[in-house]
Amino acid sequence: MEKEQMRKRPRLAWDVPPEPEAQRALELGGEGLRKRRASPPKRDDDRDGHYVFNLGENLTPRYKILSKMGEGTFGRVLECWDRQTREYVAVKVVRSIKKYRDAAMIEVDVLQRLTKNDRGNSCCVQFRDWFDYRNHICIVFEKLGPSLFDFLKRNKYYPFPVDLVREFGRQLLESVAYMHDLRLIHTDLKPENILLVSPEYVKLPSSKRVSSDETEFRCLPKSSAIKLIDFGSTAFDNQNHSSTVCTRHYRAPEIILGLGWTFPCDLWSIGCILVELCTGKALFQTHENLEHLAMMERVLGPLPEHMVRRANRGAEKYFRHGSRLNWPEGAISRESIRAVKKLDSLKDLISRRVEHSTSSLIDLLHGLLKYDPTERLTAQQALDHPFFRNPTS
Ligand SMILES: Nc1ncnc2c1ncn2[C@@H]1O[C@H](COP(=O)(O)OP(=O)(O)OP(=O)(O)O)[C@@H](O)[C@H]1O
Repeated sequence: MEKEQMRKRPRLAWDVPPEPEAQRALELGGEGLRKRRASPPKRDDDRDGHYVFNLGENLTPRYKILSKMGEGTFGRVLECWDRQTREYVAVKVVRSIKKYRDAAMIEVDVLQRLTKNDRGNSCCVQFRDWFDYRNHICIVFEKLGPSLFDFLKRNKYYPFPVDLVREFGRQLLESVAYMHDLRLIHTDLKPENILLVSPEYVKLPSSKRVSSDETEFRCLPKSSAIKLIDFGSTAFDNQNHSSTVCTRHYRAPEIILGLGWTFPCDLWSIGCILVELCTGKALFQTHENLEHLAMMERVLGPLPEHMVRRANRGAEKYFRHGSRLNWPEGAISRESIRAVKKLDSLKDLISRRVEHSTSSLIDLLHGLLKYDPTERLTAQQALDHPFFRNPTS
């Protein structure tokens, strides 16, 4: 219903001549204004359907393109100057391909639902506007800083201190609790989709020394404020769900086993993300289902029999004699066996990396990484966990 209403919104005609008032200004000698507000010449999209632009050009008379901030499957995100509100914004310019345009309209629906219910504290990126320009859906957001993944990468994958992970975890859970209350499932939670609000950071000498006269530095964000982005894969609880969702490393076992999925799949992803922020490395660094399940068993113990028994036809082949994982027999290479063997139990993984609050963090992670989605912590239960409630525990 909401989606219908969205689509009925009239298409805005950005390439038409200026309005009468602006036209009059032009006639009175506003050549500079005309040039400043003019649309660039029409060009073909590139072969992937991306909008072709030059920096400094206009995207509608309102937005001036300043830089490219990111790129994803759906399109490119451009930093723009909003002449109307006089602020910097991030505009996602979606590829002009039907499936991406359709997905973008679902993202707009989700963003409208999130905005309508937001009391200003949801930790989801603020949505400003959307429009259709030269066959590209454009979605305007507040401008944010780098993603947690970008930050980790630039910091040579140096882990975040546990107190910062706690602040990130709390905000992430709050935004997901808010989405779940609205019956929305994000389905693509990962460090790339969590952005720091501010790009500012401080540089501190790290405990590691490169050589006696050379000190290594690590960076820490000045502020712990984060926001969640990318609602392009968000699912409505009451709609049909596609069988596979989530980026591989953050995908829950019920998805791999073909058991169907709902809200708890987001909590599994959060468990994986928190481990990654504490260790600097993706917990399940894999591209293949059997290896992924073997890694899970190495870190978290055996999969429960009742889940394995219900595995769908596609996943049955990963098991022998009913419930035992076909591992290492089914491994595709020695490297794969080695990669699994290298992993530690969750307890050891965290104890080796985290300086304090270790036991409450491990307990929280065990709750988020419960195999059985019906036993997994909900976002609200996780927020009530001692790791957040009682930071000194
Ligand atoms: N509000 C914002 N402020 C600053 N940068 C942003 C903002 N939104 C997105 N970005 C940047 O653009 C990148 C792509 O954005 P987004 O994830 O929304 O696109 P996508 O095409 O849906 O990606 P995916 O392929 O993950 O689905 C992000 O990783 C981030 O670097």
